[in-house]
Amino acid sequence: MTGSAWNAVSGDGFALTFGYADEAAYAATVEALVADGVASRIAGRDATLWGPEAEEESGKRLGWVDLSVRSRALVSDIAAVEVQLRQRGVFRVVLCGMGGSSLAPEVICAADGVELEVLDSSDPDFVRKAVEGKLDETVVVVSSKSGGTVETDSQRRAFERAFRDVGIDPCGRIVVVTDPGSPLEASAREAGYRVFLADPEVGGRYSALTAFGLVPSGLANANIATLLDEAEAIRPALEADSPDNPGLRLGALLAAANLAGADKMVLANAGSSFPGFGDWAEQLVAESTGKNGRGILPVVVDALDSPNFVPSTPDEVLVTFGPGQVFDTVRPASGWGATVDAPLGAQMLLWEYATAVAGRILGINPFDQPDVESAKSAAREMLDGGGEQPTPVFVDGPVAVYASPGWLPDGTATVTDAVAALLGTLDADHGYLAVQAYLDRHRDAALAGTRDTLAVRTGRPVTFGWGPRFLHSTGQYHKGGPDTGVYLQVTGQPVADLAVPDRPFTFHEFLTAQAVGDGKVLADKGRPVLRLHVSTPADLDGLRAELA
Ligand SMILES: O=P(O)(O)OC[C@H]1O[C@H](O)[C@H](O)[C@@H](O)[C@@H]1O
Repeated sequence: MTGSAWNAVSGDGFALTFGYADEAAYAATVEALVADGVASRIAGRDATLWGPEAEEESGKRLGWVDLSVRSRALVSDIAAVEVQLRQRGVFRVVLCGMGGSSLAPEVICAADGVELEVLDSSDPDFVRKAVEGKLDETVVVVSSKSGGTVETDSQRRAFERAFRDVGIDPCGRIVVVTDPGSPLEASAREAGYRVFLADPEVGGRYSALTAFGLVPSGLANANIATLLDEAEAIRPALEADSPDNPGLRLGALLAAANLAGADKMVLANAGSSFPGFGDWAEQLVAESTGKNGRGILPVVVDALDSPNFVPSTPDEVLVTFGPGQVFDTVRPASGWGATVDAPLGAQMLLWEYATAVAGRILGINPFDQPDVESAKSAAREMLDGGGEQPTPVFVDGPVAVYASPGWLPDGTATVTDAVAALLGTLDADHGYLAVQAYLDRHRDAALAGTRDTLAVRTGRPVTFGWGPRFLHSTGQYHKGGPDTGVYLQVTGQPVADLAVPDRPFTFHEFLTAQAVGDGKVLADKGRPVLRLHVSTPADLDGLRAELA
C-alpha cells in the first residue's frame, strides 16, 4: 500500500492484516492499550475504562464478554422448543424485532442457509405480507429488550389478530425474548406465551450471543452451538494484553484513523459466507460511537468494486471481512485499511471488543444511545396530533417534495433541481449523504442500488438505510455524530394501509410519523433534509432514474 505501513496478526481461527497511514501513531495507540491492560480489564468487566461519566452505564453493559460460556445452557432449551414446534408442523419462523433484537439472528441464519423471516418494519405492505403467510406453519418470535418498542409491539398485535382470525390460539405460536421485568415479560406471561429471558447486563447491539441472537436462530434450525464454539475459540486472544490481540488492533486502527480524519469505515465482504454481517457491524459501530459530535460512520457496500471502496476518499478507512486479500491491488486513498478473517461467532466477539476499545480511545461511551429517543418522541408527537403536519414545497408529477428550511433555493420546482441542490450542500472533504427509504425493503429492494449511483455522482461516502430499521442502527450516528451529513428521505403511499389492532393509529400513519419525526430532529440540528414522497410503488422506477 503506497505511503503506508502494512502489518498482520493471526491466531487460532483468525487472521487480520492492517494498513496504516501513520505507523507511529498506530503503534503508540496499541502500546498504550497493552500497557493499560485494556483487554484483560474489559474481560474482567472493568466499568471505569470509559471515564467517570460512562461508568454507571458501563457497569451494567459488560455481560457480553463471556457469553460463549454463559449462553451454553440455552442451546438445549431452544432445541427442545424447536423439536416440539416441528413435530406440530410449524416450520416458518418469523422474527418481530428492531435493531439489536433482529440484526444478529438475520446474519446468523443467512450464514447457515436457514430461513428466518425478519419483520423489522412498520411499512403496511411489508407487515401485511408477513401476517398473510402460512399461519398454520408459523411461529412468531417477538424480541424486545426494553419491551417498549412500538414497532415490535405493533407487529405482535398484528400477528395475534391474524392468528385469531384463522382460529389459531396465539399462545402456542408466540415466543417472547425480553429482559427480566420488562413490560413485555409481564404481558407475555399473562397471555401464556413461552418466554426466554435475556441477560440484562448486555446492551441490544452486543446481544448476538444472548437469547436475542440464539432463540430465533435456533428455532430456525441454525447451528448456534457452533456459533458459540467460534466465539469461545477466539476469546483467549481477545482477552490478552498483547500487541497481537486482534480486538485491540482493530479498535486501535479505527480510532487512530478517526483521529487522523478518516472518520468513515467502508465495510465490504471479501469472500466470507456471511455477506449480511455488514448490517450487524453497522449498528454496533454506528450506535456505539456516533455521539457528542464524533464517531465512526459505517458505509456498507455490496462488493469489493463498489464506489466508495473503489475509488475511496481520503476520509475513509477500508475494512473487509472474509478471507479475500483485496489490498494487494486496492489502495485506500487514506492509507488506512484492514482485513478481518474469522468465522462468524469469532467476528462478532472481535468486533464487540474492537468497538469498546475504539470508544475508549475516542473518549466515547460505547454503551449508550443518547439520540435515539429524540426521533421516537418526535414520532409520538406527530401521532398524538401535536406535531405540525408538513406541507410539500412543490409537487412534480407523482412526487411530492418536502424540504427542511434554509437550503433549497427559492423557485425550485423539479425533483431534478431539488436533488441537485441537496447534493450541492455536501462538504467536499468530510460530507456524506444518507439515503433513508421508508418503504417495503423486499418489494422496493432495487432502490438500494441508488447508493452506488449516488456515490459515483457525488464522489462522496453514501449510506443507504431502510426506515424504520436504520433508526435503531445508524440513526444514532446521524443525529449524534459529526455535523457532516445531508439526508435524502424517500417515502411513499402503500398499496393498502393496515390497522394496528387496538391502537389509535395505522401502520402507515406510524411509518409517516417516524419519517417526519426523524426528519424534524435532523432539521432542528440544522442538517439539510429532502423528502421525496411517491404516489405509488411503481413511481419508484422513475425516481431511481432521476437519482442516477
Ligand atoms: O430490543 P428493543 O428494546 O426493542 O430495542 C431495539 C433497538 O431500539 C433502540 O433503537 C436502540 O437504540 C437499539 O440499540 C435497540 O437495539
